[in-house]
Amino acid sequence: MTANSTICGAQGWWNRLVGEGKAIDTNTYNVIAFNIPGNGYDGFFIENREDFVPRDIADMFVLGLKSLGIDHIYASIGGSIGGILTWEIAVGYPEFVDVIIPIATDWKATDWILANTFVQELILKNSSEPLHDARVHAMNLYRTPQSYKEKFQRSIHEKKNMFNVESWLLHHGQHVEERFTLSAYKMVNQLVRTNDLTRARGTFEEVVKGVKAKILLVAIDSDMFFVPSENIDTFERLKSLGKNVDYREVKSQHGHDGFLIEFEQLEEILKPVFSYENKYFSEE
Ligand SMILES: N[C@@H](CCO)C(=O)O
Repeated sequence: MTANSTICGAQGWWNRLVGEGKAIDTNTYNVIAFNIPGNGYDGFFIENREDFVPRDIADMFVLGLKSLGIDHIYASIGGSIGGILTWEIAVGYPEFVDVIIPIATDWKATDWILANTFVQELILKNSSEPLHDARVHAMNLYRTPQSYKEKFQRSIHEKKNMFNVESWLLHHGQHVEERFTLSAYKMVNQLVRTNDLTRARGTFEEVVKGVKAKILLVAIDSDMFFVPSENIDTFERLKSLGKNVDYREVKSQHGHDGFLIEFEQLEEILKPVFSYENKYFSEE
């Protein structure tokens, strides 16, 4: 949600996965990542955010690639909101991509996602510290009761006279204010809330019929935001349509944020897909 296109380097989100000799080896592949327009990292903001849905962002990404002279990509990979965009690219541009790897994500906003992005909207609208407080609530969706228990053990921050879990949440609230803006946060909440691959297209089965890309679904077993059961359902529906699809589950106690933490398992899942000689999916 609040990530950006910085994949590698000092502030990189996926240093363990992308780079020379890594699972996505930059000696073999050119890796391109765009900021989501409106996320503010490049100083660009979108104020009429209600006019945008994830499909618009996917269109912009493809347009961006085409303007760089790229007419085809091997893989589209992304976690969370990034994964939403991989779905839109596969459906909107069937000839453009060979493999999509949506991680810890979904092709639609479930009622659970709608309920929580609604709470986010309320906080953003009503709080006197909207960005801070929305982030504090969102962190509870990105982690799990088990991860909190292991990390904090009901311990107390003596100086602040509060539970350490509370202090940690406040830290995340403050931290997001240093690197993200309210406008950008509202934009990404809008995109997650309006995620619907089937919008103005038909049923899921009709919509994915034309997908040519191979699909590797990756879920985090403890993800309480984009729950694995939805991805298992998607896997079964795609399988029954005869689609080239696979499903992998990362084991983690960290929940949704597992896609930014469980790099060893992600490496194992991704290595065969990006191994040059030994493609993960058998050629049809
Ligand atoms: N915690 C991460 C993941 C949300 O999908 C973020 O804020 O970007």
